[in-house]
Amino acid sequence: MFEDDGEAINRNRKMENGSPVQCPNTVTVRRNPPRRARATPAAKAAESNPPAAISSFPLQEILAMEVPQNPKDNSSSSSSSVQTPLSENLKVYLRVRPLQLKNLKKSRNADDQNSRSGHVWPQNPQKKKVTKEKNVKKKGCDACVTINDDHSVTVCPPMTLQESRRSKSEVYEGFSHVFSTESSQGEVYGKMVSPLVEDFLKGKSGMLTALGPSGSGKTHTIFGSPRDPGMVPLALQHIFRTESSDSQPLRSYYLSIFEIYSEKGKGEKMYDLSADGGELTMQQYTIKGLKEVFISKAGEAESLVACAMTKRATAITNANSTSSRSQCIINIRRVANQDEVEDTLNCAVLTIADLAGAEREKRTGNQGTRLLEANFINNTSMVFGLCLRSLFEHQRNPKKPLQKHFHNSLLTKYLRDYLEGKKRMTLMLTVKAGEEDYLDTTYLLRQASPYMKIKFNNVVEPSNINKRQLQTLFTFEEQKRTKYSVPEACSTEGKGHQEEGPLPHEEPLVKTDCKATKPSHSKMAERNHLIMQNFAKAIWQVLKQYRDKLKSAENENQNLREEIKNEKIRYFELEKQWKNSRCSTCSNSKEDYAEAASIKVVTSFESRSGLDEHRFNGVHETNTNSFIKVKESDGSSPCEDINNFSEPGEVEEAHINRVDETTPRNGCKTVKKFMYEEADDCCLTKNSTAFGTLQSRILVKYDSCSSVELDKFSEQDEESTSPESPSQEMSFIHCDAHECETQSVLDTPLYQPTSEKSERDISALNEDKEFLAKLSDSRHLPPTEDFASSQEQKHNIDVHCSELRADISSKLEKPKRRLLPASSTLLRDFSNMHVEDDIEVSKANRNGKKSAKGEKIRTQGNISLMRMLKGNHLF
Ligand SMILES: Nc1ncnc2c1ncn2[C@@H]1O[C@H](COP(=O)(O)OP(=O)(O)OP(=O)(O)O)[C@@H](O)[C@H]1O
Repeated sequence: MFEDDGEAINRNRKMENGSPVQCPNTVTVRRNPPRRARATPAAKAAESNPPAAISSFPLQEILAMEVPQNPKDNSSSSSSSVQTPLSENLKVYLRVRPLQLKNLKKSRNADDQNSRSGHVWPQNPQKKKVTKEKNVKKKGCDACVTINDDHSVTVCPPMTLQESRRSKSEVYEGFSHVFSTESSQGEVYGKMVSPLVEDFLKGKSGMLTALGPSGSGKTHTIFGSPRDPGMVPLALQHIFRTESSDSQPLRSYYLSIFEIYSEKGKGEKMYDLSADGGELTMQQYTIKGLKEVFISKAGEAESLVACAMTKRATAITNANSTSSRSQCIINIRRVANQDEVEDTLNCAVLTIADLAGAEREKRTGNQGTRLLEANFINNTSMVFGLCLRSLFEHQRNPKKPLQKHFHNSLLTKYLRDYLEGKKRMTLMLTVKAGEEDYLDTTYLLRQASPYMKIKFNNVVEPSNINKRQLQTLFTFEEQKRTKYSVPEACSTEGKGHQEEGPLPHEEPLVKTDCKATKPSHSKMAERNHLIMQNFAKAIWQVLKQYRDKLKSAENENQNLREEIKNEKIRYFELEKQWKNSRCSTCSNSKEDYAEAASIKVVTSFESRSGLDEHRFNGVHETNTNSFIKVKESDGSSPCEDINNFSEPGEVEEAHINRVDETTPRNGCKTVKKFMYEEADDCCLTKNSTAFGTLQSRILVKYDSCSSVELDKFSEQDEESTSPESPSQEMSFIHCDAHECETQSVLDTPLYQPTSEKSERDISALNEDKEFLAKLSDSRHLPPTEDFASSQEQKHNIDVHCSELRADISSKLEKPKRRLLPASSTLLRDFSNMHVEDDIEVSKANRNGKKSAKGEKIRTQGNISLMRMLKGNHLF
């Protein structure tokens, strides 16, 4: 009994799952073994060259980007100031501290001795000469630093090091200016700080940093003393002197001062050194809670600084009786008033940093707390130097990334913009000229000499507002209100300040100053507009980068596609070669095909009784991915079975390649069944029309997997078949759906017999011939209703059978290596049935010629058969 469609589907599913079900009456036909899918070229490329990950959207960079200066401001500033170069080198000044008094006394004593000895007479002239040379050497070694000119110095090692030849004199040049020991504070200010202040007054930010070993005069230079004021007091005087010269004070100045200190090495802390200042915190490079004090007079500011210096951490060391233990930073911020329209965006900051000097343990004799402080000081100095060194190397070789050393200390975090070259900075190196300071001096000069080559390109001007400045600007108006209400101090940054009072726009401004009340939503809007404009530019740049990346990715994708295409072409060529090679070798050995996992063509004619059962499985070449099974149960007349094709075209649809062997079973009627392939994955069963004792079944089956099993005969079939009749089960057929190559059932031999099995194939073919002979004789059987209805087809098929027999005999004599599909053979045979002739005959009938009745019937059958073939797309 035939299995129903559900069973067939289940079977197909099982086969797809890799568990083919064996059917007793079928032979499993295995196609090519499943091959592991090769990695596509794209996958290979992806493995070999993983695409560069697209970096995330640099939001932080955009937020931190610098807003270009307003052209208005540029024009205004340029009109009022000297044009500054686009790029300028880091200015490095050197100040040599005078020798200490005891050293001076020593040298003076030596001179006195020499002079006194000069009065001794008589003297040995040779001895006098030697003494002179020694004195010269000694004199030279008292001051290890010799100033060559305004821009260079020579560092001479002390005698002990000279004699041991461990070091030589070194010349350091390229300084912006070298201040000798006699240089006064005013001179230093005039050459070093005054330009900075001038720029500051024009709205340009800048920073002055003092570097040098402990006791070298940094604090002295920066702050000075009441008698000898340093750079800060002089700068304040300069600023307010300039402001006072103007008819209308247009700007406001704020001063903030804080220190970074590590108490007992526990960690860096920031303290506000203003009057009521406390500990500060840093968030995202911004100091929170730092108070700015509005300053309107130089004296007021100087007193604030003096007060702050009293709060600064200092200690007595062997190197300095007033050694600074913290990094002190002073900010003087200049803010344009609202009436100064052109300078609206100007918000310059002058920063002066007095760093604690590096200390040598041997020199300072530090112990305990002092030693811990020294470690912090030295570490900060080292990080500061590393930042500048990294900036220098990055500028010299852009391929070298700019190392982010500034993360390693609070000081460098705060001065990040300066240490990354975004803001201008001026370095002041202070050294001591004593021979005992030779190591400290040479270390500093060696370290700082390359810094002179650091360039500041596109220096950020104060009008350029970045994220940090925006925070300050946001609180600017509030500071102004505070200024009028609390003139002494105001908080400038961050949350602390915002918590103290409402936002500027939340309440009316203080009434005391009309200018302060003007501010200015329009100006803020203008500022915001500029910021947004630059933000858009930054986004545009980022999008351009992404577009470039996308383009490159598309190109890569295109290349991979081409590779895939080439691979496919190569694959098809190889497949074609493989097919050809298989065709050529199929005649050699049947086992070869089995090993090649090709499709087996199995035909078995089985007797129902099993007494005369003979089963033969044949394997022949195939290039297809599917196969057709044909079950054939033949009754008394095989030819009737052929006529049982109830639907025209079924025979042609079954691309019968070969029936290897037929063996009728004893006592069973033969029922012919054809299982053939359709072009889809479904499993179809077509029952042909039964007539008489014969019954035909056509099972249309497509196997997408590697095996197909023969179907069982249904019980109904068994009942319909005669027990005496042999049952033939003929399986199976294979077709090539792609190449439309069909192989005739009787296209033989497929290969030269080289073994007993092959000979058995030949014998099977002979039996096929006999079977066809029976088919041809079947027309003599008494017709049934079905048979009568297909009378015309039977007649045609009879003719076809006879022609097939002749074809078989001819092909047996001339074995063909090329396999022809069954459908093509059938078509050829049908075309040989003179369809055109029939048409001509019908035409002739129109001309009055009579034709036989049988001829007329045959003509109609041929035409209908041709239509059937066309309808099944075999043409
Ligand atoms: N150019 C100078 N002329 C006269 N005295 C000076 C000069 N430079 C420094 N001194 C004196 O030297 C001493 C040490 O100077 P200063 O405290 O400025 O050193 P420093 O570099 O700040 O040391 P530290 O790093 O330990 O703080 C002070 O008493 C100061 O008066």
